[in-house]
Amino acid sequence: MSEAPIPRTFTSAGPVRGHARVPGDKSISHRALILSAMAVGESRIEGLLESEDIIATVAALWAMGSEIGQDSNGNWVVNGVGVGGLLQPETALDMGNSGTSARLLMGLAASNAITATFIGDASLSRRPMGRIIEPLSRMGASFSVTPGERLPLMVHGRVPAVPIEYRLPVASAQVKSAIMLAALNTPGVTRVMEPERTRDHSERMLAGFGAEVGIEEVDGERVISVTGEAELNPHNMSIPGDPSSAAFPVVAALLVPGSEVVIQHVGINPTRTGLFEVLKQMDADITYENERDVGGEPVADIRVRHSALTGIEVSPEIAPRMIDEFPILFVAAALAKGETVTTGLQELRHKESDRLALMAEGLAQLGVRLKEHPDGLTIIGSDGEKLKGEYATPQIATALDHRIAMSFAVAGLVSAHGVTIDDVRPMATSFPSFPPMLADLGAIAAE
Ligand SMILES: O=C(O)C1=C[C@@H](OP(=O)(O)O)[C@@H](O)[C@H](O)C1
Ligand SMILES: C=C(OP(=O)(O)O)C(=O)O
Repeated sequence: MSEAPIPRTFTSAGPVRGHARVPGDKSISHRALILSAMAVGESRIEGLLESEDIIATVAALWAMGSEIGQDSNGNWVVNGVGVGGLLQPETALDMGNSGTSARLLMGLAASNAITATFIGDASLSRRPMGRIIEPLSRMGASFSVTPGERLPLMVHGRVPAVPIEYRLPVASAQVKSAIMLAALNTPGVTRVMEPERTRDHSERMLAGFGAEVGIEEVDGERVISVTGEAELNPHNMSIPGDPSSAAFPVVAALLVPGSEVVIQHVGINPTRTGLFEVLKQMDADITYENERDVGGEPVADIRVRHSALTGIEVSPEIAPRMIDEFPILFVAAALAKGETVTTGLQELRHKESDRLALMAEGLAQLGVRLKEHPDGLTIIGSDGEKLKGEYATPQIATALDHRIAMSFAVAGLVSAHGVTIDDVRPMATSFPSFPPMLADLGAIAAE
């Protein structure tokens, strides 16, 4: 990231129209790199997300012995070290802003004969790591930690690690995946019980690499078992577009009158499509076209037309399937007719920022009537009226959070005088091409 914040004002230039692609899925990109690093031999990845979070994973895997580069077509090529083959990194692993890199790579390191130091930016250094330290300690890894169980921290891997049975106390795909990755080099069978279903990309991809992964439904919860010591076969992959990134042009098209867009080649894994389901309940015109399978993940082109939305009560059960999409849902709710109520969202306070607090603060600046609760927001929509706060062009604090920045960029398209984001740099975390894509669709003027 460049040194100084880069503010920018987002104002509507017209309806959102045309066809677009969003970059590769962030969750799948991390996993494709990590599992390729655990295979001996060459894996090729097409459509990898090229963003700051993914580069943090690339750099850490490189520091632990994998060779990673790009071929002449821009595909990424990984020569892995094999399960258990991580090399001792010589310097601290800088995870930047990326919780997924930090937590998944701690899992990987936990069952290797290395000691790895993890550092991150100011946002990541505030996020809780106890949820990872606890199960990985049970597997035999040990940790040197700063008070409060935050980064920086040091993982001392254990070989052989001990298989565990672990029921997730928070619905977290990162915790689940960290344990599954530690299990790869752990003799015996490790089991993770998941009371609430979270994204299942690790399960799907591990099976594709030839690992022994079992998935059972027992008393209403999923039980995932991984048999170590696994041997992974190198593998070529194609990564679908990220539904969490598609969420922004989708909501932009719903809110700006006269819009119609098709976002092509988007992952529609049911563990990720909660936002689209909730928007449909709010009367959004969203359809999936050309549904197909890409490397074990369902994919579609998503057609969206401008729609008059209606507020609803969002079921808390759906939260894990749209956990990163609440900021942009709140923007949609701000334009809906009537009240939208969300609950069960305590986890949003532990993301790149406290997403409940920042969205409440920013939307209130735009004149949106809302209440902030410990576990959610209640928003009274404007029924399609443009947003208008006390100040002509409000300045929104984005606090190193890409999803806050992109949500308020979309809010700018439906605000009477536009919205100024204090810093657009965080968009590079997951979606570096977001402003040019909005310009290509006619939503904003080109810079
Ligand atoms: O496993 C993953 O790739 C992710 C899981 C989620 O985090 P939690 O596991 O903390 O819910 C999500 O918020 C994050 O963007 C990506
Ligand atoms: C929470 C997110 O990512 P991470 O946890 O990887 O930082 C996100 O992308 O919204």
